[in-house]
Amino acid sequence: MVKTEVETSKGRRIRWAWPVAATLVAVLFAIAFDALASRGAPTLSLLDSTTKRCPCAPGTHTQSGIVEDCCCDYETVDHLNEEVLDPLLQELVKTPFFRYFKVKLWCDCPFWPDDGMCILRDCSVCECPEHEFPEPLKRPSSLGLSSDDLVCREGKPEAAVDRTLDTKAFRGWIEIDNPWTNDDETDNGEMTYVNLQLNPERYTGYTGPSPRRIWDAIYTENCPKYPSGEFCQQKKILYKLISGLHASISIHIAAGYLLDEATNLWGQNLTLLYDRVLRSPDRVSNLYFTFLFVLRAVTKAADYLEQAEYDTGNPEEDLKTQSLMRQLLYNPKIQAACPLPFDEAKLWKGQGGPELKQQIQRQFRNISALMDCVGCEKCRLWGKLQVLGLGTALKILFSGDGRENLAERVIYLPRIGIKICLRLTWLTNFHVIVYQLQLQRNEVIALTNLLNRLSESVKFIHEVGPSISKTMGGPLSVPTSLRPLQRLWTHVFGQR
Ligand SMILES: Cc1cc2nc3c(=O)[nH]c(=O)nc-3n(C[C@H](O)[C@H](O)[C@H](O)COP(=O)(O)OP(=O)(O)OC[C@H]3O[C@@H](n4cnc5c(N)ncnc54)[C@H](O)[C@@H]3O)c2cc1C
Repeated sequence: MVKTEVETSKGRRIRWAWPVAATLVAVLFAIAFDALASRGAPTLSLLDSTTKRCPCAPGTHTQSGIVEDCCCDYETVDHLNEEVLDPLLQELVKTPFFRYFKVKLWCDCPFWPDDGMCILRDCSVCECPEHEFPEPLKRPSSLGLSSDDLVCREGKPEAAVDRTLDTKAFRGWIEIDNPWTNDDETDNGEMTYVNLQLNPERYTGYTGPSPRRIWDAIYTENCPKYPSGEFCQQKKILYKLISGLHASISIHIAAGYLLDEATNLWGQNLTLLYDRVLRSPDRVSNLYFTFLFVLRAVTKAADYLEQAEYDTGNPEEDLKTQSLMRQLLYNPKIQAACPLPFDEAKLWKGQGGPELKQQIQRQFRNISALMDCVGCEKCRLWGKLQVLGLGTALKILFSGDGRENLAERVIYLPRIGIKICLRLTWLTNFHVIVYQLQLQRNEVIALTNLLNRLSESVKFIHEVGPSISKTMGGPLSVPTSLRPLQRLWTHVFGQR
């Protein structure tokens, strides 16, 4: 995030008079420009803080009505996913730009000795041969900005606003570390490129104490379940995001399960699906929450993602990628039926808000570091990708250092892609803080692939969930080892 701040206080009023006046003029100019740029363009007016905010009903865990803490109902999400999101995302993730992911696979667990428990061949990742990987992605990201643009310009008010207000939301791929994640994303030396299409997320045989220890460490130390009756949305957010991601991972294991190792028979394990996800309605609810949260992040970054360079050296494919992206970002059906999937503007308000956000950021970084302890390579690949995707969504939605929450006025200029926060305190302090979104190529790849994973999970639950729940007879425990039942389901529903 580029952050600039212009501040005046009583003692410095005269010295800052010109910069402040210039800043105000620039802000007014930006608003006018944004308004002009928006005319006739398909903007997401919901992004502007002046528009009507989400009613956000308390929501339910029963898969009907409004998804808890979100602004869309289950039926609408299922419908939009089936009609728009799933078809588009399925195509998008197959394009050369989105199918290669840069990842550090060989990492030491910072918390305990590596105790890899993976027993299957399917556990290991198939890395890309050098010749397969598109040339433009091998080059370091073009630095559209000088390094000076990336640091806080506090103390340099004269340069601030002019240099930040730019008609382009996207100014070249940058190498910048994501503050929400643990890996140093700019450390290319240890990274390898992986073709995600060759490494599907599915059952790998990674079970037992190793994954249990990781999930335990995540839930007990880094995002404990909130007490029932907790109303503070921001205190619940991290648990719900992780639980939703966990549910999605379990759904992919159930959807691509090795039913018979001897004959290499793959199919669906619907007993496992019921056991790990369906019988706990809050996990299903958390999956929908995470899906809407990530969808909101993608639509909020619409201008940036629309203008981004999807260059892999294959013009035909790259144009297709750009076109699919536009269809996703400005889809009229989504804008009409679910214009604000999640309302982040309501969070971190009031006393303690900024501190809570910092605490959650620390916890999320710990969760990200725990991915280095995943003892199965393929699980680690998808774990890292999805945690980076979530970290990117968090970065998009909760950009800044928290001080914007104290602002009296937050103006988001969707066509320009910047956020301006104005604060006037007792007429003695005047702050204008300008933020502009900056994303790494790898963050965009992770974000989009995560959205696709969640979309697949929602689709699968919607398709098979109701009939399984009915057959399994409500929230009762069904042993996972019920092989004959598994086979019966596989025969009835077929293989995926
Ligand atoms: C990052 C990561 C990625 C993984 N990827 C894969 C993969 O691609 N393929 C594969 O085969 N295995 C993968 N695994 C392992 C898999 O997630 C399970 O840990 C494993 O199958 C053992 O399952 P389990 O029955 O012990 O329950 P687990 O899924 O390990 O759950 C552990 C405990 O967490 C709680 N819990 C479960 N689900 C939720 C939820 N949604 N919300 C809140 N609490 C919950 C329950 O109390 C449960 O007992 C991964 C593990 C990790 C940590």
